Amino acid sequence: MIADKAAERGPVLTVRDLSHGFKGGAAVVAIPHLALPAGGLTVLTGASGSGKTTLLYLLAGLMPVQLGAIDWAGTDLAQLSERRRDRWRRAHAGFLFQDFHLLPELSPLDNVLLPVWFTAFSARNHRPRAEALLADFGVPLRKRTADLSRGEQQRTALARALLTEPAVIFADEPTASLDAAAGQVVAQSLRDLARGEGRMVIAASHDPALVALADRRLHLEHGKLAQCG
Ligand SMILES: Nc1ncnc2c1ncn2[C@@H]1O[C@H](COP(=O)(O)OP(=O)(O)OP(=O)(O)O)[C@@H](O)[C@H]1O
Repeated sequence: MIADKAAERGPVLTVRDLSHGFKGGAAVVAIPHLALPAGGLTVLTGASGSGKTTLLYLLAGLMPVQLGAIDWAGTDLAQLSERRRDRWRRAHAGFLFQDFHLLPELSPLDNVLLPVWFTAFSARNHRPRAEALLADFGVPLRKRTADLSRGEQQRTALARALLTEPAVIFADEPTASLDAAAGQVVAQSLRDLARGEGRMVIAASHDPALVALADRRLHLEHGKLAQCG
């Protein structure tokens, strides 16, 4: 696994009086207090509809905070405009989704480089790291992404998430569309990132294999934290 120092600056998360509902309805997430140290694999568990994805998206700055504070090392996402939240995400966060969010006609290498095509640094500057990450995850660089196995596709997405060396990886059901063996590889990779590289990984998951590897488990019931451990 590629070691680097960026993750050592990982933010510390403090949530206060967080409440979130949809369309004026009752709160689907209500968390008076939560504090997480930098680093480690945290898995959000809970029944379907318990609020895992909503909480994950709020923590990641993908949704605006309606009430309360989500403080990442002194930056409260609730106080940021949408533009500044976007900037915070680009600087600190990487993402992994259940259905990969890759462009099937592109090569894995181009998928990994896609997020930086339009930034100040050209894709050329990121290319060596993109190639190293894909090699590290055992993904061929230049096949059509559509022709990769699902496990290889998720590992491509993981390489993309890591390209800009984010301190935090947010993963929404990252193993749910993989078979057990491929899921285990992705789960182990996430744990390695959190332990070996000191990144913080926060994943919403039903997968017992991923839950078993967690450093911390946060169990949600009807949007409330029922258990932390
Ligand atoms: N955009 C939305 N509009 C209205 N209600 C929503 C929206 N997104 C989520 N909800 C509701 O909020 C609640 C929590 O949903 P959420 O997706 O966070 O749960 P979850 O624990 O991730 O579920 P699953 O395991 O099925 O993905 C559910 O009752 C859901 O129907």
